[in-house]
Amino acid sequence: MFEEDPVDDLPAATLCHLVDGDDGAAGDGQPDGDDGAAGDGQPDGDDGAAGDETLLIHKKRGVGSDQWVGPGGKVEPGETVRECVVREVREEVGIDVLDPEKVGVFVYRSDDWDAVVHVFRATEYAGTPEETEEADPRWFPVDDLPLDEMWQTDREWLPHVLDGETFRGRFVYSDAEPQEVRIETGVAPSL
Ligand SMILES: Nc1nc2c([nH]c(=O)n2[C@H]2C[C@H](O)[C@@H](COP(=O)(O)OP(=O)(O)OP(=O)(O)O)O2)c(=O)[nH]1
Repeated sequence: MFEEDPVDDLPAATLCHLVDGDDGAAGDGQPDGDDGAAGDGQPDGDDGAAGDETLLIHKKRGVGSDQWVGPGGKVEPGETVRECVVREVREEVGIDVLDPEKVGVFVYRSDDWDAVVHVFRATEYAGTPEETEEADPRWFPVDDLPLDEMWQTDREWLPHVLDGETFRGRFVYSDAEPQEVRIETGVAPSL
């Protein structure tokens, strides 16, 4: 999958996909149920009515700005990818993810930015997501994602990640359009 890429020389970055079920397992000990209003930082679960929800951010700046994405960012020198994803989620939405598990990895190449992106899934967190200078967080039902306002290739792999599957991918963009899209699911993410 990555034979053509000098992966050791590419910058590393992370993404976190937090899934909150309606079993009351996730969260910070606060009740999840609320008035159902979107965008209040609380998932709607645990009243039995809603299914799983996932936390996305409307990114205000940087790579992928103005789209809905998982929180994340570039790995800093001396940092592991796991440390990076925990730090980035804290910086971008003010919560601590407690159980990030690496479920995917992809090589991303474009006209102005190349990276190896490590994708994590988490179900446990502490705190309440809040808007920051970088991001506006919102919970979405996993079966009602804002696909039209997401990276085209995220639309292909994110449903697998939300389903608990693993994946590897390679995506080449030019002029913001995918030129090459390769995805393997059910494989160890490695790298
Ligand atoms: N959702 C999604 N995110 C991607 C793709 N490709 C890609 O590099 N990214 C993400 C991975 C990182 O989270 C992010 C890296 O850029 P960033 O600008 O957010 O980095 P940062 O938070 O460290 O920001 P900064 O301090 O450098 O401004 O871009 C992609 O195909 N889909």
